Amino acid sequence: MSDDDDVPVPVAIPLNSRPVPAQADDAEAPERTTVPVTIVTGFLGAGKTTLVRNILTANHGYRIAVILNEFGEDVGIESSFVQSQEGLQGADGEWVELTNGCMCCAVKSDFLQALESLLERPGLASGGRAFDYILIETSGLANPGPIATALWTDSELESRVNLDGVVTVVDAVNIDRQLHEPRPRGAVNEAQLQVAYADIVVLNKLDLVDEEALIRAEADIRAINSGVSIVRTQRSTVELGLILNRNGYSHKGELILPPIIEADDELEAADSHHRHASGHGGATPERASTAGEMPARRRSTGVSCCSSRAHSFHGKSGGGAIAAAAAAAVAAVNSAAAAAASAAASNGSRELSPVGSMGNSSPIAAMAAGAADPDHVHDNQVSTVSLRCEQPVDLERFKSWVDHLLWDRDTRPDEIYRMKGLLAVAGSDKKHMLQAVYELYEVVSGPEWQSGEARTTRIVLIGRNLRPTAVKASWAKFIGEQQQQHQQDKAEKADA
Ligand SMILES: Nc1nc2c(ncn2[C@@H]2O[C@H](COP(=O)(O)OP(=O)(O)OP(=O)(O)O)[C@@H](O)[C@H]2O)c(=O)[nH]1
Repeated sequence: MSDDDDVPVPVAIPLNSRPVPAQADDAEAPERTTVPVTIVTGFLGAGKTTLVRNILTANHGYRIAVILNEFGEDVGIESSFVQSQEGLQGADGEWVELTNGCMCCAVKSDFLQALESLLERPGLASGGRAFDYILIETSGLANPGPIATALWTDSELESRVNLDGVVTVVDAVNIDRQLHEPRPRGAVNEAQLQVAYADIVVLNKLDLVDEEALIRAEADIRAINSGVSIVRTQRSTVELGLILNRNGYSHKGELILPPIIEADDELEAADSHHRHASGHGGATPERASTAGEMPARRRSTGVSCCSSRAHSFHGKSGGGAIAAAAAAAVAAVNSAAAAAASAAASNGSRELSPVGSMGNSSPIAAMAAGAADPDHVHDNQVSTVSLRCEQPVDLERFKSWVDHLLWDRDTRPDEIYRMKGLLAVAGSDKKHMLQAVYELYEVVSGPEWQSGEARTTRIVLIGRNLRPTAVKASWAKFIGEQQQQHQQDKAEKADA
């Protein structure tokens, strides 16, 4: 790396080898033919580097590559800091420079190539590779979404790496201010994005706040990402089993299920804490909320980094039922939506037009209509909506609902960052899991339902400008149409 280089550059630092102990949950973990990648994100000063340092110095035995993404002159300081930790001396620090300092901007090109080149190196880690594990520490101002998407979906990389999870370190002292800081209109609050994408939140700096502040911080976090696991820490000291090898995005990612199952219950509790705590300043919800419908957040905006819809739509190999031919579908749907929107505009109409082929009867039309009916959600607020259904869902219809939810957005103000779900699918004894990052999603089958277990479908959506009433109306319409179809089928069967 050139010292004169004033372009901020993310760097990769290979580190020395350590003994590899067995992982406690090896029996449950999927067979590792790929190198897991954990994204460590969090706002400026939250404790990300402290966490990475803890991981590197722990006796886990992995050979870990750390990819840092810092801005400006900090890059040299940060990387030498990590490199010079006790026990890490002598690392054959070869630096991988990326031409663009912001990882979320460079993510589609240089970053993936750099990762590839790291993984091509031979070494002493499992599979003859140089590394067993990769940590990506984002900058404090990064949106982890594009990085997560790229890692999850890049089909070339898929044979070599797998996105294990997104760990967001939160500064318990400053989170209130960071989440609610007003930003220019149109910009996104990156602290909210970082919480939105988290699979686990490390709520750090316990020593500097009291219990009441922690409860308030947890309520704020859950207001954005209701199903997320939260672990309280001091100096980012956390049991590594909680943050590494989560398999959060693998086809066997059962670890995502408990948070989804618990989410509904926690929503109500979090909300009541939140309301209770709202007298303390920044965390005031703008309207009352009900269970499964988190309070609206204040308008917040900020550095909107690569949050456009420009994504590559690669399918996942190995049995994942990722929505096929998504690019074409999106293009088709978008052009239909654009045509509808432009027709509405040229008519001088403020009505939202139905999009896609489902016309007025589509759940998404209900959602678009709902969007016109103000839900009192201010622009750029990130929040969670959770949905459930006690009857099994028809898989194809469900996918169609998700297609429209994620892709028919041109006439809607919402942006869905993340969806997770546990599905009870009609005609199947297996649990199915939904994972979505931006417009990409997959539904995969998992273990069988236990006897006596309630086969309830639960979906969690995390996004910006979500209109809970509209989303719920869309869901209710989907369920209603499904039931109608079911009854029709039954009647036809009886006739036959
Ligand atoms: N009191 C206290 N200080 C902490 C704790 N965790 C981290 N710190 C300190 O907070 C400061 C920031 O920690 P870092 O780990 O560098 O935070 P970061 O998220 O990497 O920061 P950026 O790289 O600026 O985004 C450092 O001085 C840490 O020593 C904690 O639990 N309690």
